[in-house]
Amino acid sequence: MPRFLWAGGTISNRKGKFDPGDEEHVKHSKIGKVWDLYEDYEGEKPRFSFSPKQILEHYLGLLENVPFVWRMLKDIGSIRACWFYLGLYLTVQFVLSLVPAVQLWYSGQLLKIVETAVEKRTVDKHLLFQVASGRIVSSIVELLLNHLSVLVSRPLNAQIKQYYTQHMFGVLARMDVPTYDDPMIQRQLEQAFPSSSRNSIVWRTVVSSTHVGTTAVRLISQLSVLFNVLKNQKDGPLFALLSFSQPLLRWGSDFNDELYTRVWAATTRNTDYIQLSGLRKSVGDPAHRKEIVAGDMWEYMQNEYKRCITILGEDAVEFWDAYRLSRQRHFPSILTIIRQSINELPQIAFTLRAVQYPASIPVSLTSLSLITSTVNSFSNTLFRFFQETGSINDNFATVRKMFEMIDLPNRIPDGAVPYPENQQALQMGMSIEFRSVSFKYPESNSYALKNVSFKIGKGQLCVILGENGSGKSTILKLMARLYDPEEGQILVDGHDIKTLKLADLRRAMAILFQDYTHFPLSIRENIGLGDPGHSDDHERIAEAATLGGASKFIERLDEGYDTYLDRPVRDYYSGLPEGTTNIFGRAVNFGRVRGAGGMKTNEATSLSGGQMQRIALSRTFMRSLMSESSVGLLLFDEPSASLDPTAEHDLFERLRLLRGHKTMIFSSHRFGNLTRNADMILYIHDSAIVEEGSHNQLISAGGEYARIWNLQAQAFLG
Ligand SMILES: Nc1ncnc2c1ncn2[C@@H]1O[C@H](COP(=O)(O)OP(=O)(O)OP(=O)(O)O)[C@@H](O)[C@H]1O
Repeated sequence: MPRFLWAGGTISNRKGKFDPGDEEHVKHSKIGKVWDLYEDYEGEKPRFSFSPKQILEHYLGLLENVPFVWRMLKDIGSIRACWFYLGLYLTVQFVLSLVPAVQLWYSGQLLKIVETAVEKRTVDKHLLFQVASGRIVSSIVELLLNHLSVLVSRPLNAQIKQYYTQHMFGVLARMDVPTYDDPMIQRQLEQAFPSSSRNSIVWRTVVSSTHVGTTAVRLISQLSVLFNVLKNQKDGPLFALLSFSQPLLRWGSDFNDELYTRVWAATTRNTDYIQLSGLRKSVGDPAHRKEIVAGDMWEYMQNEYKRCITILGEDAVEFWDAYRLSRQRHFPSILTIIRQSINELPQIAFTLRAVQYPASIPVSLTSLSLITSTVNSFSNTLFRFFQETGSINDNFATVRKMFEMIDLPNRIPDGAVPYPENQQALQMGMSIEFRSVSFKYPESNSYALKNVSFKIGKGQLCVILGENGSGKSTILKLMARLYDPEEGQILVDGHDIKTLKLADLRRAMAILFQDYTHFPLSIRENIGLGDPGHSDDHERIAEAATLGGASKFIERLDEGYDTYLDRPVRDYYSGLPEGTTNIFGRAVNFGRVRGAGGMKTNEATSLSGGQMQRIALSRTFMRSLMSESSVGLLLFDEPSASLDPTAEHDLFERLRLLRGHKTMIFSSHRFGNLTRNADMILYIHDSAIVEEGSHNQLISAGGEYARIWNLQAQAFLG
């Protein structure tokens, strides 16, 4: 079965599994040329009426999320001064929701004045004045309360946002590799913490739940006032009934239209659209720029882009745009036509009534206008109410997802045993043993390691040799417990690695990854992060940089250790393009403003691959080569890949001094100085260890190691 991408948006809370390949319960429709929409349904959905089951499900879904919302409210309560603002905000919203009913009550009084005027031919001026001023005062109060509501929401929103931003940062920062890499978790993260929302989801939930509450108060208060005003009117109830049927019908049809009440998934298999998106990404991502330029790829890319756009036409749009477009194309349904006709019924009833009783015209006219205006406001309120509950369901579900993320345990469980038992023992290094270890990466079906066993003694130097993809890095990753093997056992100083406290274990080792990264932070922090406990100790950082062979070029940089390798914040420029002239003929030159603001023309500092690697090495040394270092194991994944021969020689010389004090494990493809000096070489082929021993032992064994060694020696001599 193909794997489907969720197109974001809504996830229903319905229980049970949704399988887009299941044709019996899943309706497939095409949205434009590109998108395939799969909707979960049970039997054919009735066309012109709305299903009570669907609505019930909608509200039950809402209830399921209530405990999470309660937790959110408790969280808000724990933020300083938030209860006060929240209380004020809710009170203001509550009073505001009563205003329309008050205004309606005044309109009812006006109706009474008209009635009396028709009957007695006199107007009670005092009452008229009171009613008019009452209406004016209520409008002013409404205006002021709305303003107060904005004033209160600002600090409330800011505090809530700050609180949860910190929370979310913590959630992301502590996630381990298998958890973070899981595509399902990535998707949930995207939905729970959308990157581009001005207001936090929590604030949106507070606002929408308040709206739902106040809208209910508003509807009930308006209806009861209207009932009181019209109960003595002859045609009042009839007009009211006719008028109210309209918004109710509208609700029914609108409710049914939306995707948010269903479980659905959307995907595309359109190769042109997929290629188009790929081209767009390639051109947009600076990482590909060098290759695009050097390979002279632009013309091909442009032509392909044009070809895809031409074929796709108006369908070259993202899912939500395509969906909206397809809704607009729909012919109005019969329900819409009936609804439109019902809209006119009150007028018809009024006309018929007027023909029968001409004397009642003024009263009927006034009550008609009262009913119409109330119905309009009622209809809007009702419509908003159902829109709000739709979005509140989404918001509640997002709040739930957020808390599920916050509570998500890491896939690699922590151990309980402190390590090392005594710090002194670490000065001799750590022993590592693999016992019949087999491992597959989480999304993979094939073994990255198969039944691997070996033992490395304290203070030994071990080299793992093998071709690309043979499993060398995987061994190092398992030692750091980035992943856990599914079969076999790994022992550190005789303890099962899973029983040791993770933080202790990782503190006792330093790793240089092959695909080391650079953080978009200063060079100082890039090195200092190797030992976060000492990241503000400049002397230590400078010493690590010297050991990593990086200090010389860092000192030559304009900003030295404060240089940002990749600036995480961009500078902003006005819209006028540099080098052109403005309408008054003045040349547009950003040099002056840039100079005054200390901005650079180039936002990133380019270092060579080797220099980057020296910074990564310095980060490893930050922890491992210090005199009072608490590290017993050094893991190097291809440490000399981009180092020049002198740097490589220096590095190995420094490491040689550590022999007997630290256990060192290297992964490498190269046969040479390092392998000749190793206490043990593990030759790995196709996920399994095929040869094991020192250089001399492997040469005399005459196996694969000896064959390649001799080949290399011949090439060197020849
Ligand atoms: N994150 C991952 N998810 C799935 N498979 C992976 C992952 N990382 C590595 N693999 C696979 O596991 C196998 C072993 O990879 P590993 O990185 O350990 O090889 P290596 O010997 O270090 O290779 P190289 O010399 O190229 O660095 C390879 O087949 C690789 O495709």
